[in-house]
Amino acid sequence: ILPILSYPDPRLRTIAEPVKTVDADIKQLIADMIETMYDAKGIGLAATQVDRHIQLIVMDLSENNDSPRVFINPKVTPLVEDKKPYEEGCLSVPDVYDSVDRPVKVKIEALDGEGNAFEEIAEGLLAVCIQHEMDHLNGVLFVDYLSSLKQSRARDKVRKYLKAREKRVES
Ligand SMILES: O=C(O)C[C@@H](Cc1ccccc1)[C@H](O)SCc1ccccc1
Ligand SMILES: [Zn+2]
Repeated sequence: ILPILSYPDPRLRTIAEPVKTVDADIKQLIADMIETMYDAKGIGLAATQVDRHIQLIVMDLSENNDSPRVFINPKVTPLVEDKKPYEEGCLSVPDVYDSVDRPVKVKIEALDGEGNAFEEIAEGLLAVCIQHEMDHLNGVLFVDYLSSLKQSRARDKVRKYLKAREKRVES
């Protein structure tokens, strides 16, 4: 299980580098990120969130959390102007949920966990999640789209959440 960085940690603002070769180290990181994502009850996780600044995303949108997906050096292109709001959360901004508008249909070009290139048209939750994760690789958090009042409330909520969690661990 890898530690997940919490907002407003500046390391979350790092721009991720492309992955050169899908070697054993990358494959180990992929396995660790998938384990970390399941442990944190997330459906997506970007390498940035575990302080590894490479273009790598893991995701599992399945019911029984048994079909993890890997996106390496992903490129996401909106296919329509139409945007829809979705109540987003983020493992790096615990206990904060708010509505974000994003393009409803995108094209994803990436390498899979074996380093093979693939292309996919995404709509629905996959489109929302891949855009949320892509933002992480570009140092962007979903709270950046909210008003400054909501951003300061988010900082307070995360601070309180982390303090309470520290107490739980002590007890
Ligand atoms: O990147 C993350 O922090 C994991 C995100 C992925 C996500 C964000 C917004 C919308 C969809 C996915 C979430 O924390 S995973 C938790 C979650 C689960 C179901 C629906 C929304 C969020
Ligand atoms: Zn997130």
